[in-house]
Amino acid sequence: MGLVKLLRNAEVFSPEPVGKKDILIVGNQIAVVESDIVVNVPDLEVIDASGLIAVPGFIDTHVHFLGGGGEGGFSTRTAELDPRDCIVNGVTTLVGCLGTDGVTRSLDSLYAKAKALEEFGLTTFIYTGSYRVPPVTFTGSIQRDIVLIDKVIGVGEIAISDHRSSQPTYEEILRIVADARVGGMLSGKPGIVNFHVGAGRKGIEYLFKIVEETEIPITHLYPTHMSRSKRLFEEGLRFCELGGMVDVTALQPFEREEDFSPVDALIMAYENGLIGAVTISSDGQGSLPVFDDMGNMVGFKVGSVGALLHTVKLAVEKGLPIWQVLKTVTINSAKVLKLKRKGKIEKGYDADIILMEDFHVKWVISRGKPLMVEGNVVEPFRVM
Ligand SMILES: CC(C)C[C@H](NC(=O)C[C@H](N)C(=O)O)C(=O)O
Ligand SMILES: [Zn+2]
Ligand SMILES: [Zn+2]
Repeated sequence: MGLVKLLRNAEVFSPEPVGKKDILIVGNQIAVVESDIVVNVPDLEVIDASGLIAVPGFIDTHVHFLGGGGEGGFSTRTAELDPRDCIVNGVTTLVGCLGTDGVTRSLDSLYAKAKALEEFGLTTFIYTGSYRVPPVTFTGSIQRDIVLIDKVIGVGEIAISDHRSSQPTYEEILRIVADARVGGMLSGKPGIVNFHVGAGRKGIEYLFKIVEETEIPITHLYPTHMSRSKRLFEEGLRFCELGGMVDVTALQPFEREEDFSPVDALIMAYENGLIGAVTISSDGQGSLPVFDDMGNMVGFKVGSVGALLHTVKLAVEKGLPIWQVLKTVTINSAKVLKLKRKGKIEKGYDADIILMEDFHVKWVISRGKPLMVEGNVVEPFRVM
């Protein structure tokens, strides 16, 4: 596998459309994006991308690496993530979290799984904590976790406005955000708090209060599941107008579009000129439980990282410009995570590139390494 690769004649979305270009990859970086690149080095690997579009590798900011669930008892715990599911769906960067179950799912295992996904060739980060407040931590302190553990980039998913939350007070939430901010400053990380926003009436009221009453920049507040209802998403757009960013959970490949779907949310954001402030994440391997009005779980499905590609495809089919939709899983996500070299097909960026045709992924290159070649996942270890 050569150090220098040349993708020929792809229709490039960087995610802005830049037309038919060659892409020169040197090591794990993109070196040149130009027409008709001429390069002669020994063992140059040329990949013919004619007829394919090239888009930046997808960034999924909320994935249950270990699985999650449990809201209906032990047998409803969900399975852990298979990295092949990321590759076939073009996800090359992902952030792991714990969820409702912060008892039988441990941060140690989350860290180990994040390292395993890296060994498979993906780029991973994790949130410390889980739904509960005070959050579970590695070291007993949010700041120490963020400063001392390389993969920890923030805290999440902290549940608010949900019958499964720990009913945290405003002060408890404020302290978590303050600690995440300073931990991020000390370590050059985003120091964000990924909030699980439930269906509760108070929505993201706490987040608006923090913005109004404190000096903490809005960029540390990153609420997810914001397309859970139209009302909540409209609240989310108000949050974006203040300079915030919100995350919507993708439509799972098995889900029907309900009365308000993530695609409706993307259309509403686009029409309000705010699609640059919205990301999509998959909630992959998390449980998607349904409760009766007594709060008993009556059924659940399991999220899939493939929901990102599925939702992008649906939004484009609904008429949104492809590059506007691509922003929500590339540069917008990189902005939230403060990943300076991710999310674009441009010189100096990590060579995370998907080649696809009609949203069928054909090639996946992650930090310059092919993880999928002509539709086939490259297995790093021979499974005997
Ligand atoms: C957005 C909706 C549909 C799904 C959402 N999933 C989680 O929060 C993850 C889950 N609880 C787990 O820990 O595995 C939910 O339950 O509200
Ligand atoms: Zn959640
Ligand atoms: Zn989740």
